[in-house]
Amino acid sequence: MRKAQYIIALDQGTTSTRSIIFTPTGQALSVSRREFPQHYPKLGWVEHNPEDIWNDAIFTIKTAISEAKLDNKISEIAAIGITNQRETVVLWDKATGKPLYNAIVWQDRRTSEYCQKLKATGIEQTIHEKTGLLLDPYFSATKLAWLLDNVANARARAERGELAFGTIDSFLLWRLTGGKVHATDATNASRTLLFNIKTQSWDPELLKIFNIPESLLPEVKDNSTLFGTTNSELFGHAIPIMGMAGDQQAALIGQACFEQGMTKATYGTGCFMLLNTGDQMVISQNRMLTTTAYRLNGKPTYALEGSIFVAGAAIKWLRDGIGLITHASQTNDMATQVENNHEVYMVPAFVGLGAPHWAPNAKALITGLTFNATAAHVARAALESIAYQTYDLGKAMKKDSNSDIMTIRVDGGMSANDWFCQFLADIMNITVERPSYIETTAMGAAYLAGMASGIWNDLSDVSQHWAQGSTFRSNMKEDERTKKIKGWNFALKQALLTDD
Ligand SMILES: Nc1ncnc2c1ncn2[C@@H]1O[C@H](COP(=O)(O)OP(=O)(O)O)[C@@H](O)[C@H]1O
Ligand SMILES: O=P(O)(O)OC[C@H](O)CO
Repeated sequence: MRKAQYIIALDQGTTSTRSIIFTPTGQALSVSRREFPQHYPKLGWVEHNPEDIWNDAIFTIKTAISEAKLDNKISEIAAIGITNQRETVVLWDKATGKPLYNAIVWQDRRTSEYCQKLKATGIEQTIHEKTGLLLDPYFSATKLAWLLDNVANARARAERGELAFGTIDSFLLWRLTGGKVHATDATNASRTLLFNIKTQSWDPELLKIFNIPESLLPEVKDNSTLFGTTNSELFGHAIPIMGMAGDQQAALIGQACFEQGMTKATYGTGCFMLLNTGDQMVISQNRMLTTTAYRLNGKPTYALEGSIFVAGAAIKWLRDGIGLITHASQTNDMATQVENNHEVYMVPAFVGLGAPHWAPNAKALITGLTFNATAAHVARAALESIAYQTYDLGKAMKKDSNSDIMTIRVDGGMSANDWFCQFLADIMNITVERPSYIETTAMGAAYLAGMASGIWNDLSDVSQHWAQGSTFRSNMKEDERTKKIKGWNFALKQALLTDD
């Protein structure tokens, strides 16, 4: 029998789920991807059906196994690594494994009034110091509180110990292990507002603030360790689950940003920029987040994070919302076609604005329209807006970390857009590095599982697999950059006025 050598990375994102099988040299053997429905039951509400997520996880894993021709060689799969959209909340019945309600997605704003009320009590500073986060509906705690207070009998049942709470990683782990393991990892726990990132444990004071019964919570584990074993009926053979991390932290790992100061930005549905701060827990003075980057052998490494809620989603809106394009990649040529932005700016506050503004009720807008504006200008404005938002994050992080960001490693669907990458380098006046393989989130999950199962030794071993693809260097004159940023700030100010 051949040695177990392959790793399955299960990447459960906001709009799609993919499974990728990796070889010990970090090559992808097969990929299976499925998009799933988004539900918007009310203005500002965003939900997923957890059964869709579960079915797609199983479907993509099985398809990836088949395409890699491993159906009869399941024992050659050494481990599964899970990575996931963070903060999204599932509450389920421990006896049946059935969710009580749809998953409330990280983009959902239904608890913004609750957050405002809590802010008025003056508690935000305490929360910020313990969790590194801010009081915003983005994070899990207020969503979980909403479920407990709005789903019939949920609170009483939670208090009787009948229910389990988890982010998507936990829910998938519970299902994959046949209801045997209720656990999460330190990075996902760090996004709940209930986890103290200094002590690396659930915090009783935070549980009290948000009125969350402790019995609901999963055990918090390191990122690279044995989480459990799949129910053998699922894939015909039990496979150990040996890695787990939130998708943005997994991308940091997949990008091999292991040294202090190394920075990555992932452009998927949103954009999340993380700067590795090593063992320093830098508490931001500029509305950035502090988060656990990874925890290995009990030792946490921290990161500063800037979270932009809408990046690729703005391009998806051009396609699905207003039918301006039929493929996301068209925006590349459209932006190239026009000489400049004609003063057209988009502020993509479709679900409010995240860092550094934290304006949950702000609305998106397009400014500067004249009869000279064309579809290409609007497409270009959408791409530009993501670069300006990244510029704002970079400025804040520079102040917090007291260091210059000279290079950013990019990944995610939108990083395939060359025009965007060049504009990002120009506006930020930095070097943008795109790896040859941009599925770094899945790669990160594979590394975590592979380190625990002995395929790779440690971080320096996995960093050998990072390979440079394209490099984009700044090529814009300072006065042009200044003028564009001024135009962006003007548009941004108008969007912030809508945050009522
Ligand atoms: N060539 C492109 N140019 C601009 N945006 C793109 C391009 N290709 C994909 N996208 C955008 O990237 C997003 C998909 O990226 P992905 O990393 O798969 O997202 P997620 O993991 O959040 O589901 C979509 O929102 C899509 O609009
Ligand atoms: O699914 P993505 O790639 O848009 O990532 C979502 C983030 O984890 C939300 O914090």
